[in-house]
Amino acid sequence: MINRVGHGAEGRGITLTLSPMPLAPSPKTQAHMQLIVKKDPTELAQAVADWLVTYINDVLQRQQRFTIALSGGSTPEALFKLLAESPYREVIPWDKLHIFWGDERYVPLDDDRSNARMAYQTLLNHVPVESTQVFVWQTNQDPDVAADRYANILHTYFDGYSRTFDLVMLGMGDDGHTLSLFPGTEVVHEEQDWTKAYFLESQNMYRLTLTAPVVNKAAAVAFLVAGPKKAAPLNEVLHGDYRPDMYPSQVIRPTDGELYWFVDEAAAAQVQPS
Ligand SMILES: O=C(O)[C@H](O)[C@@H](O)[C@H](O)[C@H](O)COP(=O)(O)O
Repeated sequence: MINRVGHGAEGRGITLTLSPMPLAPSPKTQAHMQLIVKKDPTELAQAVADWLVTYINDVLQRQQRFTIALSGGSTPEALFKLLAESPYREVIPWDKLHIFWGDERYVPLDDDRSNARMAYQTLLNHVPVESTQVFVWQTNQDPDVAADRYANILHTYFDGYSRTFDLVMLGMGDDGHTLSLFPGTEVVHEEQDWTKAYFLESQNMYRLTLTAPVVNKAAAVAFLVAGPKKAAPLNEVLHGDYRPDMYPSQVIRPTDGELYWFVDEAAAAQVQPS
């Protein structure tokens, strides 16, 4: 549960205390896994925004930069719009953020299906983030070249460190996929490369994606999942047998980072107590 203390009368900004709901992790789940359930998508976005402000500013007490990989899909839109508005806009040190994406559809940047386009429209066009610190997957060159170049950027950021991103934000499809790790695809089991490009038959398009190795080295991973269609796969991912070919989100198991599942009540409706 996140207690939102609210912001001071002089508009100091939001002060928060995060009192995570203790969830006794079953053998299959992470020792550091926390499930936070909020009533609906609006309260969910608010809770994640509050948590993000605290987490970002906490990390920046200890280091000069904050690296974040944004998720694609539609769920994050409400959150991105919230972060672009007051008071969040004012309390996030945008100049210290280095922004990546967890995956991308291989479409032009101005295509409605582009994850980067959605993030720019709802957030990045409205906040003072340094453009030199925003790394869009290049979808105007050979997909494999684009994936290799993205991996090179990641290695310049993270080689020599024990961890990669400070935060990876993820969504989950109603088939249990995350990033562009779809059921039955080889990329789900990638153990070496940090990025992959491949042709996704079911969507008749190339996908560019981070892989489990780079995500599982993150300091924190936060899933944001909402809606009744996610209820059955969410319970399978959290408490079902380990079957990543069917439920690729199960490969996201941070080595020693924190794993958060921010979900609304509709998505949590079938989650069995562990
Ligand atoms: O490019 C993508 O589609 C995303 O990276 C994908 O992994 C997304 O997070 C899930 O499909 C959930 O999407 P929704 O939020 O739209 O349900």
